[in-house]
Amino acid sequence: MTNPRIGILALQGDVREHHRMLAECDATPVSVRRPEELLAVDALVVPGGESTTMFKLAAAFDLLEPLRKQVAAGMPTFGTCAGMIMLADHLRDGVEGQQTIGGIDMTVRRNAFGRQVDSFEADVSLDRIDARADAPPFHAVFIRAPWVEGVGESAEVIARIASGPAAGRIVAVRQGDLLATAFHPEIAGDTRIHRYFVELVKGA
Ligand SMILES: NC(=O)CC[C@H](N)C(=O)O
Repeated sequence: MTNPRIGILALQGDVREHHRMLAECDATPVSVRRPEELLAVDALVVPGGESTTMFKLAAAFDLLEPLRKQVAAGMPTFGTCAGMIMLADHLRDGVEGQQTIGGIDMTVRRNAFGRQVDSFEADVSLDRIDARADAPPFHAVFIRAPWVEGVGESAEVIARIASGPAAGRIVAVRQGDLLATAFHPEIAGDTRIHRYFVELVKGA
């Protein structure tokens, strides 16, 4: 598959940044707001933003069930930050009634890093994504980010925080063709994780 059509869930959040990244990675980005648009793409990105709002809008736009169906049917999907929350099977510290799309057998805690460190940057090692011996770490941007408290057997931990008080926290997970990061690779200017996803889509 050359230039796969990758939808970006465009209800809310940093849609434009994902458009730019995917275009740089030889994919064709398309905004998805309606069920018909969802059925016309090869894969999906769920952007960063605010998962509570994204959930409400997805429900209001009649997208929640179609999203669940497509993800369950194996559509490659990549969620960043709020998008990671949306892909979690189990959510902690969601607001009353908040639901997710689900798909990845992981427990995600919303706003986990706490108020003192609303936003921060940290290097994470990407051994599973960039196996070159001299691969530089990925400079990750976290904005009111979640972390992953645990993953089930079928999910694979891709990255953890390397140092500091949150050292060891899981911040990237893959399960089959589903990928999620607690940080925002779409605003870091480093295309490695988007490229990895595009390759995964091509192989799916
Ligand atoms: N930068 C982000 O995507 C923040 C996620 C946000 N805290 C949420 O709950 O959805």
